[in-house]
Amino acid sequence: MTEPVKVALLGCGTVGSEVTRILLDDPGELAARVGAPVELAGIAVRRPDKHPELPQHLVTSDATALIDSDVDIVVELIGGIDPVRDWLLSALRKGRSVVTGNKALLSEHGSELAEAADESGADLYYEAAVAGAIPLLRPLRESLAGDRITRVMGIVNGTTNFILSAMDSTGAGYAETLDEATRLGYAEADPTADVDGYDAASKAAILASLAFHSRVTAADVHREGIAGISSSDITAAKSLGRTVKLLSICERVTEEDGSESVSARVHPVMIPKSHQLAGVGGAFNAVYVEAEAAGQLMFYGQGAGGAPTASAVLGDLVSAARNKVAGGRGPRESAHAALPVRPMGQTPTRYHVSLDVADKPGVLAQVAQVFAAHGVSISTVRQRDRRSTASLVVVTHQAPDAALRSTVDEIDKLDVVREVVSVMRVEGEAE
Ligand SMILES: NC(=O)C1=CN([C@@H]2O[C@H](COP(=O)(O)OP(=O)(O)OC[C@H]3O[C@@H](n4cnc5c(N)ncnc54)[C@H](O)[C@@H]3O)[C@@H](O)[C@H]2O)C=CC1
Ligand SMILES: N[C@@H](CC=O)C(=O)O
Ligand code: NA
Repeated sequence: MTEPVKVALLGCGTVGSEVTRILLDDPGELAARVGAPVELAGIAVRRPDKHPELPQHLVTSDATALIDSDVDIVVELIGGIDPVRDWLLSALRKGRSVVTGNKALLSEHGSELAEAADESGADLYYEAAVAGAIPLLRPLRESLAGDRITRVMGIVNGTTNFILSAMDSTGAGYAETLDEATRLGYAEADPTADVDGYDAASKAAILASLAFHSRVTAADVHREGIAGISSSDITAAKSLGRTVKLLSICERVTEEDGSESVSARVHPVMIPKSHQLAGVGGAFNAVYVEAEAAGQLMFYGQGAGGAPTASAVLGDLVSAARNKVAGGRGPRESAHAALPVRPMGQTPTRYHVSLDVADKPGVLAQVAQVFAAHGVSISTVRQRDRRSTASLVVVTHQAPDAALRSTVDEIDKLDVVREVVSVMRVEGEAE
């Protein structure tokens, strides 16, 4: 009989409880897939008394003792940096493989963890960390390893997509929809990580690192969340045949001197209703990958929630267990390209600017003059008269983000501008 592969589970909340259920549900089937029994050796939880549903002989509050015991794989589903970082480094250094969904940790300390895994020959897998159930990281790391990826763009945060979809379709309020996302197990322990874009920025850092064989950290990613999105932004988008999505955009860019760099950013974007990402609703995620030989690929599925995320964790666990049985490790990730990160100010973007202006002659010319002075070319202008004011909606062509920002700042100071109603970046052409 083949020796069992022993697994330590750290954390038994939304995702951990689903992983436990699947692991204990059909051990015979898992053993057949792995080629050896997969034995859950222990479950570390913060408060054992809060988990009467778990097999009590497996439950412990001592995570370090469990990691140090005779286990082969550590599955971490606690989240955050401390104390998890030290625990996982220690596990990897002892040759235990690690499976985790902890994007906050990976986007800050990914290189340290990968080095520890390389040194001991352990696996470090984290498919659950980006886009939940969707197989995305393994395709980037393995299937596309021979291609040259140029762009990875999409919706990678389920909570904010859930909120924006509800605001667009039912006009539901921001706070009530966030409560619902938390109840459904989509939101992070601290949901400001979702709404302020930190979670999506961590995921963008992981995607850019794998896609461009470099080390991009969350701090390298330009980040704006959805907390500032108002119903007037949503209405402005609708009047242009657009909708608002929080997008993560990672690109390989060629600088003027021919050198390459990476642009990685997360911010709300107005996209046409006809855009494929516009139809991605609820907590679903969708990511486009563009590669030179493959062309465009699209990945779509459930990006959050206990069971979908547990699917990704189990996939990694089976892979790591198979490698243990075979006596080796899976493909490592490469960061040899070490591309620098281009600052957001230099990144070309397009803006939608909606203004309330005085309804008198020469106003349009004054506004247009500010755009021209900053070298920003206008794509379309719409004007609608009200009683004593007019509404002016300007959509620009591409310009460096810093030029667009300073244009808006200066327009805001014009006497004839009563209010800057909405400013947002746009992607794609509306019909
Ligand atoms: N919920 C989701 O949809 C997804 C979550 N993730 C990631 O998976 C991880 C877990 O997420 P959730 O299950 O949603 O979080 P959760 O908050 O529901 O569960 C975390 C569990 O860890 C326990 N815990 C905290 N400190 C501990 C300690 N020192 N020792 C033992 N247990 C401890 C908590 O009591 C809690 O039960 C996080 O890294 C999260 O970012 C990734 C993808 C999707
Ligand atoms: N809070 C995250 C969970 C999955 O990563 C999200 O909403 O996407
Ligand atoms: Na995934």
